[in-house]
Amino acid sequence: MADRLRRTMMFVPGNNPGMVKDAYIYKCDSIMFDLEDSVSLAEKDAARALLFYALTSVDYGNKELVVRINDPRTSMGVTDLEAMVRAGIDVIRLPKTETADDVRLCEKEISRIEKECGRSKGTRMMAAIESAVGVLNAREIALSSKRLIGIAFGAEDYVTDMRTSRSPDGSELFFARSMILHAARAACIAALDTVYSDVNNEEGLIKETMLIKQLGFDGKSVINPRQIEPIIKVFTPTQEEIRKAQDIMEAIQLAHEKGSGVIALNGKMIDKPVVLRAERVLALARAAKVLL
Ligand SMILES: CC(=O)SCCNC(=O)CCNC(=O)[C@H](O)C(C)(C)COP(=O)(O)OP(=O)(O)OC[C@H]1O[C@@H](n2cnc3c(N)ncnc32)[C@H](O)[C@@H]1OP(=O)(O)O
Ligand SMILES: O=C([O-])CC(=O)C(=O)O
Ligand SMILES: [Mg+2]
Repeated sequence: MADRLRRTMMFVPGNNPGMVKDAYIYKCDSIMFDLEDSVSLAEKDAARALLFYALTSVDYGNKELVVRINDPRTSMGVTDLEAMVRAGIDVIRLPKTETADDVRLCEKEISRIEKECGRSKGTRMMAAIESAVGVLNAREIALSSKRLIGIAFGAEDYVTDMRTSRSPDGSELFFARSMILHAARAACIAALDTVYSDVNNEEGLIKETMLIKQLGFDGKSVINPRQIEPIIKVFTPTQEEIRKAQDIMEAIQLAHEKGSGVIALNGKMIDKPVVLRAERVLALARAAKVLL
């Protein structure tokens, strides 16, 4: 079980004062303020200043606060880091990560800024993988820093790099998603899926979310408040799943009392991996507050 739920991470354009100010009212697990691709070059400085002000004055409650910075290898990206680390951001999201060195370079800057401003709370990081090179280096990226809470997939840039486009069934994304998931699991960090850009297509969003949940992702980036509830619903264990998990825990308890590690329940074998999965369902249900 992760240290917190990250089912929905909502992108909020950093140059939109209304959206930045009101973002706390939505039920996303994390708010991801953006300084990168949703902000035009002309508005980068104003957006950074707006976010610094918001982060140091608005009460966003217990939501995890993330900022997607510009490329940290550029002076603009370093200026973003200077402002966001000093403002006390929880997580820095690196865009278009291609190598482990990209993460290490960003981490070095974060450590320097934390030292300079006397910030004791460790700024955490998340690396977005959005290209063929990034996908092929996913394992090294995921293992590159203790500050990483997760790696995320950026499919819009990825399909552009791959000279294709996104299809309804997402078959063109299967290799990248699998690589990112395996890398995240090998590093014991979260795996976050990409945005679903067709904001008015709830059916398509639910279908894609069911697919990525079944693959093993922990959650998904969103671009619109209307996408939050359907995703949370897919990621929240149903009462039937909870009941099944509880039955499994009772059955294995009975088996242990009889000195065995395996037992049958309704014709199905219950052993260690089944029990671990049931424990995860119950932990998710408790974290989602659908089980006390
Ligand atoms: C490939 C990438 O890099 S994706 C990441 C970068 N992109 C983004 O960050 C885009 C974020 N999303 C948006 O800007 C918008 O949701 C759009 C453009 C996709 C759709 O815009 P609209 O159709 O106007 O949205 P909609 O009508 O559903 O808005 C309803 C309300 O939600 C608010 N809202 C919409 N999107 C967001 C958001 N991402 N964050 C916070 N509030 C939002 C609107 O301000 C509006 O509030 P109001 O009722 O108080 O006026
Ligand atoms: O990270 C995301 O999901 C959004 C993004 O930048 C991309 O898809 O290129
Ligand atoms: Mg992108």
